[in-house]
Amino acid sequence: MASEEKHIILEANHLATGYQSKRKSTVISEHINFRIEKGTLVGLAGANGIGKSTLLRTLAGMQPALSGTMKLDGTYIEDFTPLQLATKLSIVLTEPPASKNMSVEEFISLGRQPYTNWMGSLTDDDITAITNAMNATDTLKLANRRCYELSDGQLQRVAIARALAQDTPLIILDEPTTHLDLYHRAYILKLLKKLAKETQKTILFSTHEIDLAIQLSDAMLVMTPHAIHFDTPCRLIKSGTFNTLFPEDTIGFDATTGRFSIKN
Ligand SMILES: Nc1ncnc2c1ncn2[C@@H]1O[C@H](COP(=O)(O)OP(=O)(O)OP(=O)(O)O)[C@@H](O)[C@H]1O
Repeated sequence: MASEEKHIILEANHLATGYQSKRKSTVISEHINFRIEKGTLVGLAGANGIGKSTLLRTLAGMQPALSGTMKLDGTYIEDFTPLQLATKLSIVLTEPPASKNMSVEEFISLGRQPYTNWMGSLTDDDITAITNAMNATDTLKLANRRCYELSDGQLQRVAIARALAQDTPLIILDEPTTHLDLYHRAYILKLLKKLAKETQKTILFSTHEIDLAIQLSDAMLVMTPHAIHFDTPCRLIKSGTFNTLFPEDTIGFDATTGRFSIKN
């Protein structure tokens, strides 16, 4: 692997995402190209229905790409067994955990599944990973609570802890700030930024908090009706990309403040 390649955790080349049935295939997004570096926080933005979740599910190997290639840590994603993939990539979806009856600690421990034996017994390494994940997300004090007792903000921290316990170089989160108030949206995104920096994990998250993502992300993937752009927030602002996100008669982007505003 060339030395430049070693810094890349996730790469897409001429990727097309969408849905295939027996009779037809529907392309949602195409011409997707990017190279995401290790240890970075990457925000994925775009209007409702543009294809953010479809892209994240494709990158996570949960649905097949229609064409093109994806490499995770230098290996084509389809070449991983499911177990190998679970040691490289963890995903936090918007749905609440299936078993909300579990205690917080039990739920976070599920992150260790790729490493535990068939009996699911935890080793000292597993317990250390779980404790570290709970410390990093300030969820230790919730350890014995049932998941159904948690607020949306607490549940989101617990879901992030489960992904951290999985100890993968890439964590993907689909809209981690949904249902949260402004303080908790900023709190979660700042937490993701801190985790990317301190753990050298790459964190890719989709969001409608574009203002916050611009402030915190090292790079952004921006899906517009015409193209998908990947660059630093600064360069995306300069190139006018954020002005093409929404119909321009309704919402405008002010490059000097880095914020959107409603047009009269
Ligand atoms: N299982 C499916 N089969 C066929 N089409 C689907 C399926 N799931 C989603 N779509 C379509 O794919 C398109 C993109 O949806 P997707 O959920 O990826 O968008 P999104 O950008 O995440 O939207 P939002 O911001 O509203 O969550 C939409 O037109 C949607 O109707």
